[in-house]
Amino acid sequence: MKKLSKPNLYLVGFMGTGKSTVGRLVAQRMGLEFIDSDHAIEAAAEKSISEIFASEGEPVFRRMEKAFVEKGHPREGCLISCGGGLPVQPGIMEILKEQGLVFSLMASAAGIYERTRHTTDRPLLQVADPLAEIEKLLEVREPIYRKANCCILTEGRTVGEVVGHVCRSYKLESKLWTP
Ligand SMILES: Nc1ncnc2c1ncn2[C@@H]1O[C@H](COP(=O)(O)OP(=O)(O)O)[C@@H](O)[C@H]1O
Ligand SMILES: O=C(O)C1=C[C@@H](OP(=O)(O)O)[C@@H](O)[C@H](O)C1
Ligand SMILES: [Mg+2]
Repeated sequence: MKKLSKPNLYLVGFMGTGKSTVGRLVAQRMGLEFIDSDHAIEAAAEKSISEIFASEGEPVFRRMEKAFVEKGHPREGCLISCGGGLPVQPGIMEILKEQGLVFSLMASAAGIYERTRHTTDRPLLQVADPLAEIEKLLEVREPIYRKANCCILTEGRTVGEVVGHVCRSYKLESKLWTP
């Protein structure tokens, strides 16, 4: 089988673990094209994520994410920062792992709450008790995030440290990875 020199790298993990921030910097450093699934969906729909949730509902957004995975991005040379719920739909994690390397960024519920509490652009966290919502969702999602090729703890580490860790792991894992 043909070996890809730069397999896609999918960053997954809960909201606020740093996928978008870290992903952009890793892509620059590794010479990968940076794609954020949320930004790609917003551009295609010409609406923000919040508007899509409000006007069309979450199931429509999930279908947009599935379409993005199946035919909305190139098959090599990209770093894709995935929305937190993207790999949670049945079968999607398996597709991502067939298409490239999948790394999970991890953080505790309390850490996630601290990083997201001042923002309003994540509709799932616009609830009376966001910390309880984070804990509830994390319990369901964490086993899925753990199926990644590599899980990286982000808490107590600066963005720069996480970027360095992701780059080192990508260099190592991409040597071993075959499609
Ligand atoms: N390792 C880190 N330490 C402290 N803050 C971080 C870290 N990684 C990300 N952040 C901050 O957390 C917030 C959410 O990051 P973001 O990249 O949007 O996460 P995601 O895309 O996973 O939802 C941003 O304000 C970002 O600067
Ligand atoms: O976890 C989720 O279900 C979501 C995560 C968000 O992306 P980030 O993980 O980049 O915040 C965005 O896709 C949407 O608000 C839903
Ligand atoms: Mg993001």
